[in-house]
Amino acid sequence: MGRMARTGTSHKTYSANPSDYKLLEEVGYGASATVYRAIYLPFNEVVAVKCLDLDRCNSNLDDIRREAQTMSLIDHPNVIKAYCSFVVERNLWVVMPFMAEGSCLHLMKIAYTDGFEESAIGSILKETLKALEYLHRHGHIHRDVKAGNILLDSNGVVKLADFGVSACMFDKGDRQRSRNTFVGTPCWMAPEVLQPGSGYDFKADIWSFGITALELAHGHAPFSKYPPMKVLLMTIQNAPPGLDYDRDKKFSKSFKEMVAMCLVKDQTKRPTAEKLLKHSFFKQAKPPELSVKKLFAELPPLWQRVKALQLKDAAQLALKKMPSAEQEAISQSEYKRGVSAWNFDIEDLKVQASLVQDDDEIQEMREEDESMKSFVIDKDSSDSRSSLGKSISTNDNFFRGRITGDELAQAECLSKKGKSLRSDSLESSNQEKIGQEKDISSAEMMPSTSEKDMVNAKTKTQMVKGRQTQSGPLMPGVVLSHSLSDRGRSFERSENEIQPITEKANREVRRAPSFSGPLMLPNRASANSLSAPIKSSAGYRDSLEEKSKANLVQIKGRFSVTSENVDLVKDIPLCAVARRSSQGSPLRKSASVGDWMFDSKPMLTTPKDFSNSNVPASLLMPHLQNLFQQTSLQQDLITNLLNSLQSSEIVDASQNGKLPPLPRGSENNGNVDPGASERERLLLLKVSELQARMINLTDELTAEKFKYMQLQQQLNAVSGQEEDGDKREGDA
Ligand SMILES: Nc1ncnc2c1ncn2[C@@H]1O[C@H](COP(=O)(O)OP(=O)(O)OP(=O)(O)O)[C@@H](O)[C@H]1O
Repeated sequence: MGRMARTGTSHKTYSANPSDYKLLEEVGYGASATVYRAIYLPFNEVVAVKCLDLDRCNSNLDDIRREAQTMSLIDHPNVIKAYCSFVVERNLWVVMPFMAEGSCLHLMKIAYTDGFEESAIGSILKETLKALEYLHRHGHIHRDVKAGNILLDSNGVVKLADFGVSACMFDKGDRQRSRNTFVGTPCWMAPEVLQPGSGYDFKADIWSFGITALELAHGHAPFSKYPPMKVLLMTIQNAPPGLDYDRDKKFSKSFKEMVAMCLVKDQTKRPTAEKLLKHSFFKQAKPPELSVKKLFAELPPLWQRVKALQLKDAAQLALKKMPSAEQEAISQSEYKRGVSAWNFDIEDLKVQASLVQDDDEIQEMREEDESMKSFVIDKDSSDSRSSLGKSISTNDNFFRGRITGDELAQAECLSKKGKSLRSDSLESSNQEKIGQEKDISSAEMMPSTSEKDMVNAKTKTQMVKGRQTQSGPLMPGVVLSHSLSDRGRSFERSENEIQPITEKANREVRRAPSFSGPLMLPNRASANSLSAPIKSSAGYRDSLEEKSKANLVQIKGRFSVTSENVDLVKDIPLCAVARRSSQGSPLRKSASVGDWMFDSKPMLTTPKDFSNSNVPASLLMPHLQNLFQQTSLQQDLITNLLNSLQSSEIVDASQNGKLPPLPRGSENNGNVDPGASERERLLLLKVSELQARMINLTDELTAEKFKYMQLQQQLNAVSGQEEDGDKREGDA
């Protein structure tokens, strides 16, 4: 790639040795390149070095080489030529004449935000058109005509830049519809370039030239503030932009006419560059030394302007809050860069374009889209986020369709906050609450079967997770989470089911296997079958099997018989075991205290059952002793648990006479104190009520937050409309 190059006029050659170039200030940047003022040391001459990042450049090295060669062969006073080009690490350096006043775009941004006066425009456009005429005559399409690529030097000389090198970003000729993804705003693009399937030729440059004329006249290209897809549709569907006969009174009729000739949708009706040069507007154009040079007479050097622009952009961004600032940055950046790539994935564009609607439709679409987004976020997000996603929909359907991207971002933020708050306060109950929220919302809003299915699917997942949590260590938090989870399930079961919360909680408490997790009391667990997980869910049994495979002998109900107590069991005749199994072990349900009450009865009848059998009492005794021991242990455990649940609120409640006194575990001699069960039920009820209150408060808080965000969005919409109104006036 690297080579010596001769300039067209002075026959000077420039080396391909990077150390011969001293890079000075940055004077510009584009989509894939940064341009520096530099000194070519052998000649002590100021040059521009464009450092093109090859990693950001979509073409292969051969294409780049070819384009660079073409660029070096160019020899026209209005086209920037490359002195030479060479690869430095992962960059292509292109050495060019330094254009001391930079691009027209920079100049407008720094000092002529409303555009140039007509005489300057005429001169600039005429020089540019000469460049185009030259390129077209030589069979080249520039494809990137815009103010940002029209460079000025201190004498007012105008040169069209970015031919060739920027073309490395897209394929040439027939391959112009390349694989690359579209980047940038299509403000300067001709309709035929944007329209899938239709070919384009050098007349596309004439359209861009017309857009550039408007850009120089107004300080910005038409539609430049719109999102790319909107611009695309407007270019294809709307009447071509132009100079308004009323609003643009300061411009001559010939200027308006010339622009109108360029901006004809039918490319065959556009004039060639050669013909356009003969237009009266150009015939009367002044030499650039007269009209252009004065534009920058009092301005600081280019690099200071560029620096000032960068600072200004940064300050603007800092002032504006995200994500609107982000959008602005993108918009500005796209505007600066303009059409940087005419190669884009046309299918992708087609899809995107088909999603864009007219202004009126856009609001509607956005509404639908955003309401779907809330669902999508829910769908795709993690559990905690989906909690919020559902909160959005849960907290009133009237929020649907009004939630913007901003709100969603905030919503996610809220979600995270909410999550941490909840996790702080609830710990393991978090997931169960999520499950419940989902169920509530799935009951409240089910726009479609598929959505419902998805929600149901999620609910199931959630329930599975909930179960896993329930089977964790037996802690008060688990109790909380469990009752919530079950409440959620009750919503899932019947969305119209309305029951007094106490009744429901009561029922759920009965159902609740809240004490069925592995009992985390090592001194006891290791000594008896309580060490085995008591829950019978398949998933849990899997883990049980994993853990206790080594010494597992038999599973009876919820109890596994391990090798630790196998000796006690092996002596029991098989018929007895089979019989107990067929009826269900008396210990099967004993893990749940509520159920344990009921199961204690059949257990008490056990001696009678056994007495009717032919099993010798001596064989049964060890087994019965073991069972008795287990039962006693369970009772002790339950007593301990109840004690641990004796939080201040419960104490209060107890003092108010609502709760029966705690049973004294070992004093019961193995008999279950009915008061304990009653007390547990009341405790759980109390916990459920507290949880319900907390959920309501959380929902209210979320609703308030979203109301606030909605108001913010309306405020933004109003200010956006005002801005659009101004913009339309400007464009008109
Ligand atoms: N020879 C030069 N002399 C002075 N400034 C230059 C020169 N070439 C480019 N610039 C400045 O650098 C900016 C970026 O250059 P250029 O457009 O070639 O980069 P790019 O990455 O190809 O950008 P894009 O593809 O977005 O147009 C120009 O807008 C211009 O302001």
